[in-house]
Amino acid sequence: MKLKFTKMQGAGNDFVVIDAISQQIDFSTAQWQRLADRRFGVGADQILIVERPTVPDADFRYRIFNSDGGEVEQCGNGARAFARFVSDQGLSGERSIRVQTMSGIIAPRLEDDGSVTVDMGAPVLEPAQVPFDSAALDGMPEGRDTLWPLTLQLDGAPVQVAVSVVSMGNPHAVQTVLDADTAPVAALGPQLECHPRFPKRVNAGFMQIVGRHHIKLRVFERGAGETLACGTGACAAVVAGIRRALLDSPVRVSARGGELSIAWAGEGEPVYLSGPAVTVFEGEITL
Ligand SMILES: N[C@H](CCC[C@H](N)C(=O)O)C(=O)O
Repeated sequence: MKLKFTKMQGAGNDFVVIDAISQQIDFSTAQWQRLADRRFGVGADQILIVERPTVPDADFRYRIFNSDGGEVEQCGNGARAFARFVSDQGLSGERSIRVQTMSGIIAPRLEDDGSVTVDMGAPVLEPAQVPFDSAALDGMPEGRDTLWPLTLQLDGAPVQVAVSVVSMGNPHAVQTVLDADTAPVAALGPQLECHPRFPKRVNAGFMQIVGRHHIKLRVFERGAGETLACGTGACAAVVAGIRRALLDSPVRVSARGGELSIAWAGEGEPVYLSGPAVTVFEGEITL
């Protein structure tokens, strides 16, 4: 079938965005993988699908597929691209919309400066709901957040890392590192992503504290590998840093592909993610 798509990116996290309101979409996992493939398809970290909502208090439904073809609960950078897309395509004339996702309603808003701010909802902090299996593990209490010790392999030797676990609808394991640029993301990321204590796998964040209002962050994403930016990863890292009394809201997040801004007023409160949303090109592909 011929498929119209729009290629977009937010801080270098890139997407294929598809209007599934005017196009009938029913793809297999293999077809999602091919669409996301950077040689045999268009190429993207995630595929974002725009649909009519199936719940009364939303304007649109937003579905997300990682480049490994798996459907997931949330994508923060994608939410900004989604809002830009529905506005540019004339699907909505509103600056603020309510969007149904697998993990609840989020609310993106188009800003005057061209950026997009998203109410991502409140983080989930109970380990079992992330989900993370903490049984038989003694967390290392530190400040107001527990750090969980996990033993991984680095250069053929065991190494212990301490992670905070946070869900933004999707699961995150965040560790602090002295230098994000030299952190062993390629070596530890895949081990964390598929660690047995994460029943739904996990996005692995590597956070360098630059100041109380600034971090550098790299994320090895579940189902996509390291991306140039991860919006929910930025939310999870800032939540973990604030809970550990290392950060104060708002926090500037320097990712490899660009800058994000996160604000959070504390437990039970929503996390606000702000950043760019850019259209790269439009196209058509036969799948
Ligand atoms: N890889 C993520 C989904 C995309 C998240 C990321 N691209 C973002 O901007 O939040 C997961 O499997 O939970």
